[in-house]
Amino acid sequence: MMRKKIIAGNWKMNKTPSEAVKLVEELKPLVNTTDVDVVFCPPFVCLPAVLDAVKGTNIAVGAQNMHYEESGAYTGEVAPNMLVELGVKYVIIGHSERRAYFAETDEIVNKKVLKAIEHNLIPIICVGETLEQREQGITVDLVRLQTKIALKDVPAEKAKDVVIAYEPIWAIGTGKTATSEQAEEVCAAIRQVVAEIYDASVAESLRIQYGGSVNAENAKELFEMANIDGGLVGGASLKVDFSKIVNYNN
Ligand SMILES: O=C[C@H](O)COP(=O)(O)O
Repeated sequence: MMRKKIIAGNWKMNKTPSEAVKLVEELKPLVNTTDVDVVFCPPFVCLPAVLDAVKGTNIAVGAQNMHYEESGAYTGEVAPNMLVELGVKYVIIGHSERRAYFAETDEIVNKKVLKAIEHNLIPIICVGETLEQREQGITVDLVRLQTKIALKDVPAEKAKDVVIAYEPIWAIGTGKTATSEQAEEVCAAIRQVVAEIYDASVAESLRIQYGGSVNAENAKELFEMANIDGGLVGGASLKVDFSKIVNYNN
């Protein structure tokens, strides 16, 4: 089965709304393709401007986070229906920076995943190990656990559309990419655990991205691996070079 690649730019806490529009206008003609799914994930305040700027293209927009409650006294948070009303299609959940700096646990990740799915938002669930954990030899055990908890109570027909991003923390923003073999090994292990939770058909449909210092030079080798269905790109998604990552195959 051929899964369509999905290449998402996680802009993190970068770009004001006007800067965001400028970047979209530069990238738009270069990444407006149907060969792969392209997603821009700007900061919350840039979402309306970015959604407006990508209108009429094949580019989708994602948020970088959301709360798991519908509404209420959660100062500073954003609810799922707020994203839906804007036209957001994807939401990154459980990024390692959220886990590290904002105390997101696997249980919180699971609540957010369930809530995103309830609102027909496609979650991009981030999993991955620290350098210490890799050196301890527990990478596969850890990502299996993170994946299992994140997908708890997600029905099979919904799990098919979920995206999982494997991001080794030691490779994020460090310029130190996992080798394609290292990335493939873990992505294959994630697909295996999805097959164990559900069945082979869910495992074959669900897309698994690699993230961590993806750039125009290493994208092709990574994305050609059997179990890597695209990338979640940080730093390199803020530059016009992102188009080279999207067009890695041309
Ligand atoms: O979500 C994206 C990742 O954290 C990767 O970031 P990076 O490409 O800057 O290493």
